[in-house]
Amino acid sequence: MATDSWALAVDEQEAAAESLSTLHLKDEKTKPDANGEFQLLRWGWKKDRAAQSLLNKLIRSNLVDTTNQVEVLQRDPTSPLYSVKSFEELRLKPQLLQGVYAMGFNRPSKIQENALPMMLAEPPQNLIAQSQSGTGKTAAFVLAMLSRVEPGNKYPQCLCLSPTYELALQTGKVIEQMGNFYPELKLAYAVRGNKLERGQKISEQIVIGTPGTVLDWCSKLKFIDPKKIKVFVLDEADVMIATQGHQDQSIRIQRMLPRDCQMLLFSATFEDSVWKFAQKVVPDPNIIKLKREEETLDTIKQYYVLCNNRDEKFRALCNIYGAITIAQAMIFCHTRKTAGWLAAELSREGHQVALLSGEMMVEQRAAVIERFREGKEKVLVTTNVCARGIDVEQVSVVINFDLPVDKDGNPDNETYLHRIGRTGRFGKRGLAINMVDSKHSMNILNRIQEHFNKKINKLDTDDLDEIEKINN
Ligand SMILES: Nc1ncnc2c1ncn2[C@@H]1O[C@H](COP(=O)(O)OP(=O)(O)OP(=O)(O)O)[C@@H](O)[C@H]1O
Repeated sequence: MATDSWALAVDEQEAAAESLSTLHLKDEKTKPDANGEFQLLRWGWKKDRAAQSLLNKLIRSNLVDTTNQVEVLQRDPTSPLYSVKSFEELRLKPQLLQGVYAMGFNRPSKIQENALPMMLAEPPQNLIAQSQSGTGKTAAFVLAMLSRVEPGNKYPQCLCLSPTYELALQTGKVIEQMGNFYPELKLAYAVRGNKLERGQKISEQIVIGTPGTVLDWCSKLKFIDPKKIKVFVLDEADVMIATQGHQDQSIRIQRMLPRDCQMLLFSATFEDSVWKFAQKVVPDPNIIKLKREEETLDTIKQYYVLCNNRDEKFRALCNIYGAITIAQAMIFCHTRKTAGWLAAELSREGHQVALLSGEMMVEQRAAVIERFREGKEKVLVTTNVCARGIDVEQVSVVINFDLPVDKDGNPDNETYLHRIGRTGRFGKRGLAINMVDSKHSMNILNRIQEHFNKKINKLDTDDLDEIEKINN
């Protein structure tokens, strides 16, 4: 292996972490300094998928519940399929059970019901698991790592790869919380900038880090003896492969591990590229999939308003607000500039407005969304890019101040559906209003109608009676 090839391939995000000091669990002096964290959050921004994933983690306090069935594909179809309805059934070590309950978990989530017995089985089995964000994957693999680790052995036994420093830190927090009743247990962060003395061996039992640095620590710097790793976790595989170099680095690390090391891979989505990668790094896997609930437009009333320019769109919006009571609304604009302008105009009209904008750091975005979720603001103005992949389920009115288009200017049907669609479970009635201000945007609207085969009715916003009717 070329000695410096991985160093060249290390992504820019890790390089930005240069200022970080050594990080260890339960060791305050070696926690990242606020400045380092700040810089890294800004860096994380550059990676849309990683940022989205982090944002969802930061704003989510509960499990996403789903009514969809778990699909299980066993490596050995003849072996019995276990599922558990309680944590007691798993025969966890008492300290671990204590940790689980201290986190407020009463029973396993849907995916955990099947994944945990598989992950904790003897002999250890490999697993590839896919389910949407918030369904309990992280908690599941942390539980598996903590079950297998022997705190008395002072060397790394569990290795977890995360796509970015911030995501590693979030997972680290879960390990810390769940392992709270293991006083001897320590965690090391293998992230660029966490510099150790050459020739040093790590005594922490769990290592979590980004692929480039973990690879360095395992091979070039030899801080970790990969042959002693018992559990290898690859988290957020879909985000991972979106970053150049990470896929190769992960595969190289996996090749250094012993044959009987348990390999676990998790992903929120499962496109072809993720599946190909998963098969390369997880031999003989069991597979668990939990489908995301489909969104539909069936319970949504859709309208469009014809205007000539931005100011007319704003007036139409004010008329709508004047005629019907809107508890909370999300308004989407095409550019940051329009979003900023609209938020200011709405504030001037006396609305409590929150603005979610592209230049904000991840944590600022999370704070804005959380305030909106709590109802502190009634209107959330945002751009498409900014709110992609973020679920704010309670919103019943969505206004497309600009219609969603892709980078080539074609209708972005997927985004349209995600903005205004509802899953079966949140199947409350909703209202969507689209602002059309040119021939071009009328054409986009027509194509969206055709795509979904659902009529979007015209609304005359100068006719108050007509507007009132839409809310019945
Ligand atoms: N069995 C459980 N009971 C109650 N809450 C749980 C349980 N498992 C996980 N949670 C909580 O639900 C939330 C989502 O769980 P978790 O982060 O493990 O999901 P995830 O699928 O890994 O999502 P993401 O990919 O976004 O991290 C977290 O706040 C977690 O503490």
